[in-house]
Amino acid sequence: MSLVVSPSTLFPKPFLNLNSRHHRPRRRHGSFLCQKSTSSAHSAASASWSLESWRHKKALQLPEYPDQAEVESVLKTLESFPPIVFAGEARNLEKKLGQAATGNAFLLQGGDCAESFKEFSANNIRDTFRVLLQMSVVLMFGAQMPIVKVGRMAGQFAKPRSDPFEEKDGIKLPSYRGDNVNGDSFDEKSRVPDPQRMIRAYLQSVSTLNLLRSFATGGYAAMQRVSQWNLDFTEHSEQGDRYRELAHRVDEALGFMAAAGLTIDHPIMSKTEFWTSHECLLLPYEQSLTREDSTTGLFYDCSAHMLWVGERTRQLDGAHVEFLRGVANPLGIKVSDKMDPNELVKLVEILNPTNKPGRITVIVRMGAENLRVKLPHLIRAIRGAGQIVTWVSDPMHGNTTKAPCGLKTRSFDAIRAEVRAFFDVHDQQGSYPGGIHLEMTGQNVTECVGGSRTITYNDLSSRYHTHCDPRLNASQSLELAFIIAERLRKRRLASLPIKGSLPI
Ligand SMILES: O=C[C@H](O)[C@H](O)COP(=O)(O)O
Ligand SMILES: C=C(OP(=O)(O)O)C(=O)O
Ligand SMILES: [Mn+2]
Repeated sequence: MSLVVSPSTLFPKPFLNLNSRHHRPRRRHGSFLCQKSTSSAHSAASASWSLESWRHKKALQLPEYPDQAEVESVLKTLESFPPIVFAGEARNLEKKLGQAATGNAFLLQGGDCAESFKEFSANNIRDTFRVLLQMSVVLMFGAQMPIVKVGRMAGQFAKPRSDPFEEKDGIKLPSYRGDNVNGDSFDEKSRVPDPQRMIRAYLQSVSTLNLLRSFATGGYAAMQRVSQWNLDFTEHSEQGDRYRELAHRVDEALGFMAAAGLTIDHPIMSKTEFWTSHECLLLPYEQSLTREDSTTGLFYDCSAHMLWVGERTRQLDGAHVEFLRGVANPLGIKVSDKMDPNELVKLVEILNPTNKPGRITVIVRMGAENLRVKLPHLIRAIRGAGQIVTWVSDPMHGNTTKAPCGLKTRSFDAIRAEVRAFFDVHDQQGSYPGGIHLEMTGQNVTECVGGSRTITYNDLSSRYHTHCDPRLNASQSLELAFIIAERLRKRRLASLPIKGSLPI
């Protein structure tokens, strides 16, 4: 018989009543108040928004804290802390994402499924950043367009779960919900939500972003160093060789550009832009970092540049959508095969009533087969409604399986198949594949099976470090980047005017 430990046994009453916090009243979101709703669909959206308005809606996937006074005190502390990002940076990202919506840029968004306190180190941050840089060079070379680099980093801590409980050897405990909520060790104490974890997550996010900014602007990311970003363990691998060859070609091109006068002194050659993102799940934390921008009067969730609403919390009348409609950051919407085209149109209307390019990125994650059937309907519905969105593929979350050993995994072939399907559908529909969203790491982990350095089911347990979902390792990430770059190159060549057909 299984030993069942229910949340009510673990967490003494009173639980956190999320509707009971009393905050000082804050000014409403200016721009959203003056919007006129274009359909009755979003009567929810026409109601006034405040920092607190989400508390009147149903919030799924939020933890129940045992000590409400402690939560209050932590949130007060977070409210007094500086914002992690600046609103102007989020606005710049929105512009770039707007370019990706029309095929003039491509989003590369990637990082851990769940950042963790245990895996927090300079080397981990550097390695993930470095493989993202490598991938962006590969993509930029193929696409010949700007690559917008956004990390699932510096704040990606909270996890929505399919099952509120986890059972092992007959013992049932509440599920792990991310390091900013509870611990992943399988014991009663670790699984109790601890509000102090939000402070630690904030500090780790700040510190991670500090290092990322230093890398991005301090010389590490300078184009001239393109050959030096190779990772040691890709040295004798097919992907390492392919990258080295490409880096050599980039080096040659840089020599040419330098001769033409574009030298290292130019900021474009010595710096790169890098943004952060995470799922906007733990609403009390997100609220505490939401600040009114003095230059625009708008509210920005300053925990990251970009936030997304997850597949499990994107209900039209839910708390997460309510919170997000009032913050001015660029937003992502995760979409599985369960999404109905009309529902997507309504959701986009609620979150982007002014139809601002770059505001909404639709992150499609449904597996190749479903995608070929469902995505055309979504694209047509969005187009029919005249909405501008950036279409992005997340080929990870529709392809999670269980290996015979019980570990969660994803097959590289299935991931590649979904990416192919995504590009095929956009080719057929005449729409733009605007980016890729990946769970990946710069570490040499064994979490996803397949790839050119084939990882088998038997290899999985040797370096399986993820706290939640299986990530592509550095070599698999690079391999996928080459596949995507080839598709982008083909699209580019196909869009070139045919020789001789130009009017003279
Ligand atoms: O990252 C996404 C979700 O949190 C994750 O896939 C949930 O995993 P689960 O199905 O094991 O709960
Ligand atoms: C939870 C996630 O994805 P989804 O909402 O698509 O399941 C995620 O990207 O971490
Ligand atoms: Mn995940």
